Amino acid sequence: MALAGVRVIELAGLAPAPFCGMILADFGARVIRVDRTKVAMTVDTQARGKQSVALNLKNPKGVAVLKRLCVQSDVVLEPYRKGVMEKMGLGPEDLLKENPRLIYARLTGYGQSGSYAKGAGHDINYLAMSGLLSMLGRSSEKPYAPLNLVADFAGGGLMCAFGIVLALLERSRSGQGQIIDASMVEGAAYVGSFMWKSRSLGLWNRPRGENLLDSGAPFYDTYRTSDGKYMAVGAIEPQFYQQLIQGLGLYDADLPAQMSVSDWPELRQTFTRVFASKTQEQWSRVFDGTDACVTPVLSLDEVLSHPHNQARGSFFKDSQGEISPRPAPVLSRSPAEPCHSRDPFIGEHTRSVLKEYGFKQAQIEQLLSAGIAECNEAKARL
Ligand SMILES: C[C@H](CCC[C@H](C)C(=O)SCCNC(=O)CCNC(=O)[C@H](O)C(C)(C)COP(=O)(O)OP(=O)(O)OC[C@H]1O[C@@H](n2cnc3c(N)ncnc32)[C@H](O)[C@@H]1OP(=O)(O)O)[C@H]1CC[C@H]2[C@@H]3[C@H](O)C[C@@H]4C[C@H](O)CC[C@]4(C)[C@H]3C[C@H](O)[C@]12C
Repeated sequence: MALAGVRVIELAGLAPAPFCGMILADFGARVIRVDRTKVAMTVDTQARGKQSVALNLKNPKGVAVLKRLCVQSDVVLEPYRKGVMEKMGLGPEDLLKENPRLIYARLTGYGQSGSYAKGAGHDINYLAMSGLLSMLGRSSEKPYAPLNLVADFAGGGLMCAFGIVLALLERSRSGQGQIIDASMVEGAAYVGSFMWKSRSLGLWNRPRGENLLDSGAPFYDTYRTSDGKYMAVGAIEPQFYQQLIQGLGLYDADLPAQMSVSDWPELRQTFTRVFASKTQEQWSRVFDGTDACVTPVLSLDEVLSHPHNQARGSFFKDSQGEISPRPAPVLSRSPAEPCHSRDPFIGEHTRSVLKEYGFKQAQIEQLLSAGIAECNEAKARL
């Protein structure tokens, strides 16, 4: 796999850093998540392929263990508020001094500088600060965050993984590590570069929800079918729009022009009425194999059995029967091989990892009996 041999220490976080670690693990990195001790259950649902070491970082000896893990690794990924790592003596200066090849990835909401740097926040706040949230939502309605996809995952976890891969690539030339300041505000904004750079085309001149691609246009929207499901329509170009009209059994001559914005409400009413006359399956049969750009809106459970996804193996079931997307993109020679077994229990690998990182058996037992480290191998065997 592409990242085979790369060792990552991931400090347990909420959602973006776990996703970043999972991407790295899927593509072959060895990812060791450092969890808190005395925690019954992990909230990391993005733990595929990771190992877990439980350490009490409120104890200086726990911090020393973590330091030893970091200086023998390629990447450390930290998801804390600005200043937390420095307070523990694990700031980039300290760690890079001991391991100049270390890639020190800091995944935060607002970045390491600026007046918001130390503030708490979540996806919706970062999305708001990126400017993008102001553009999301239906006409005459308030801004609407599309789950926590844009800032946490696209602008956060994924961008941070991209930064880590870039830094690894650069290190192969320079031999040096570096610090990655991954701000979710900036990551989200960067993912949304198109919104700024396409303003010159007039794409966003109208209020929120009344433009071509923000559900303003009737040919770029979703429609309810007679069985209560939905179809997605993205027939922008005239030649594809023609196929949409044809599939719906409508006649161009009876309809206003596609790009007549003032007629969009009337056109939407027509499409709504027609789509409500057949089931999702019936509409899929009409549009499959055409270029009308019309697809069923599938649920998370339905994706696995759709023939197209099935043919590509786009989703898979792990050993627990849980459906997940296959890691993307697909590399021809060294594709990702996602782990199919269950996620680690907190501290499941404490003993084995510490041993591997050069701790003597007696040292490990001391750390465990003092509660500085915790091992849950037994739970894993049950
Ligand atoms: C699924 C839910 C997650 C939703 C994601 C949400 C929408 C997001 O947007 S995530 C993005 C959040 N932002 C960031 O990550 C930006 C960077 N980080 C931060 O800004 C901050 O970390 C923070 C604001 C996120 C949190 O601040 P906080 O003050 O708590 O922490 P920090 O200042 O960073 O300091 C960390 C301190 O911790 C100490 N530490 C760290 N490691 C250790 C260790 N190993 N040992 C000891 N101490 C350690 C460190 O030293 C710092 O200490 P100091 O403060 O003293 O310096 C899920 C969100 C909530 C979940 C639910 C909830 O947990 C309740 C249930 C729990 C149950 O188990 C499962 C069900 C739950 C309902 C659970 C369900 C889901 O998982 C959630 C809903």
